Amino acid sequence: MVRGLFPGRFQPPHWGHIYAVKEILKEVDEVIIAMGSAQFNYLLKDPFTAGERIWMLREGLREGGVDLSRVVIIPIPNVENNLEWLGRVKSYTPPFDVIYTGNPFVALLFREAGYEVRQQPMFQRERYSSTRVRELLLRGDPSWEELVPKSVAEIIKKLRGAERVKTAASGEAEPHKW
Ligand SMILES: Nc1ncnc2c1ncn2[C@@H]1O[C@H](COP(=O)(O)OP(=O)(O)OP(=O)(O)O)[C@@H](O)[C@H]1O
Ligand SMILES: NC(=O)c1ccc[n+]([C@@H]2O[C@H](COP(=O)(O)O)[C@@H](O)[C@H]2O)c1
Repeated sequence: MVRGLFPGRFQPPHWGHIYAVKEILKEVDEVIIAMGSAQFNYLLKDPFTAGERIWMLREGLREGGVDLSRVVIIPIPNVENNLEWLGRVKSYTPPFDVIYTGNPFVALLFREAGYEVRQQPMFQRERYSSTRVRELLLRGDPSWEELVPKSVAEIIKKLRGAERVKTAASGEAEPHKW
């Protein structure tokens, strides 16, 4: 049994993520998705809760034809000390053999801890990024819907994602206000 770790915030999941998971599953038996920044929500960079992101990602993967029995999603809160975060990831996840990431900092942390690090292939990165989805939601541009699976778009609408991003941008939901 070969397991690959795939960390990310998935704020929100888009077609690039679904493509990446499908590519990773060509190389490993199971993919462990470490859902990072799990404690953040209702913020401009992190509008959705970890639970909402797990819901969206599962629906998006299912829609993309991924066998969910080969996917484990584990939410992991951030911590100030990066090496403690690494220990936290290891203790919250089943053992994994290789890590897939496009984030050079995450790659460095795991490489220095002795893990094999691979870069999953990118799917039209300029088009498919969560930052772009959030920017379009903020602008009220409906073309964000083309970047995510239909099932994810339905959930974002149900959660009033555009309103959430706009309110976060106004600063009303920032932690210092509370
Ligand atoms: N278009 C894409 N194709 C393949 N992999 C992608 C794509 N976009 C992001 N990824 C990868 O998915 C993982 C999780 O990324 P993340 O959740 O930060 O998405 P993102 O689109 O980069 O988000 P943000 O724009 O908010 O930083 C990272 O390893 C990243 O490299
Ligand atoms: N010290 C920490 O808590 C720490 C360090 C590195 C990455 N992370 C998290 O791991 C995830 C990495 O995802 P990205 O590759 O999408 O940036 C993010 O949620 C990031 O915040 C956390």
